[in-house]
Amino acid sequence: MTAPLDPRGGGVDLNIWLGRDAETDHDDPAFARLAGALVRVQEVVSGARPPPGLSTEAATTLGRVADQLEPYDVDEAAQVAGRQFRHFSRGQTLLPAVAVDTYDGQRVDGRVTFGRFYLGSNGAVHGGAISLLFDDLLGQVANGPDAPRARTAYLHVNFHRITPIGVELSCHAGIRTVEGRKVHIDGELCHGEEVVASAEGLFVRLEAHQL
Ligand SMILES: CCCCCCCCCCCC(=O)SCCNC(=O)CCNC(=O)[C@H](O)C(C)(C)COP(=O)(O)OP(=O)(O)OC[C@H]1O[C@@H](n2cnc3c(N)ncnc32)[C@H](O)[C@@H]1OP(=O)(O)O
Repeated sequence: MTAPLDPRGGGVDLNIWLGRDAETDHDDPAFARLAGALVRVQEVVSGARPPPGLSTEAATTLGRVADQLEPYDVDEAAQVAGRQFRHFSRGQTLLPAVAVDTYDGQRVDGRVTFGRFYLGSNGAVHGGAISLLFDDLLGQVANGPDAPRARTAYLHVNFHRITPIGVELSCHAGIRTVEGRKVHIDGELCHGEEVVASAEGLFVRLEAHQL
């Protein structure tokens, strides 16, 4: 395991716990910086109400950036987004960053803060963003070290309470059972002592022809 990379201090990204940061084929620190800048733009735009002139100017600037990047389109094998394993959320700008505190191969405990980008309404995190968090967190536990690759067959999410944005929450996932190719994993998202959402997922291990 390498040094903690959590910008808030403490904890590391689960990919680092899983040793994926040793996969350097697609390492691209400059791209990871670009992804981080985009995450910041997403966050700031979501919470901003700029004057129309500034919105127009910013839209033109962003359009220019997209025009610059578009010629560098590559296929999935060469793509670097989602493969920056030394960086939080691996350069996948949709994912909320999870700082992992403990992981033992069966269970993970970490922390996540959903910013304005993830607001549904009324101060609550969008339910789809919570499902995304669970799919990725439980999915990473299913795809642990030395385990065969697995895909989500189903993900059942319960929303028990409003999940607040801008607050550090704890998140947890653990393997309940493994039956042949089927891995059942449970997850919880907590605000303090209160469970605000929970999930139960079935991950099916892939056969050779499905990889
Ligand atoms: C880059 C590094 C980062 C890696 C880190 C990655 C972390 C992110 C992880 C995100 C994961 C995703 O979002 S994956 C993307 C979303 N998921 C998908 O696209 C999956 C689409 N579905 C499929 O591909 C398929 O349905 C599979 C692979 C899930 C299963 O198909 P299959 O392989 O043909 O298996 P099949 O025989 O049907 O089922 C095997 C057993 O599972 C049961 N089973 C299958 N589906 C279900 C179901 N929905 N509900 C109940 N049970 C089910 C069957 O009854 C059977 O039980 P029995 O008869 O044996 O008892």
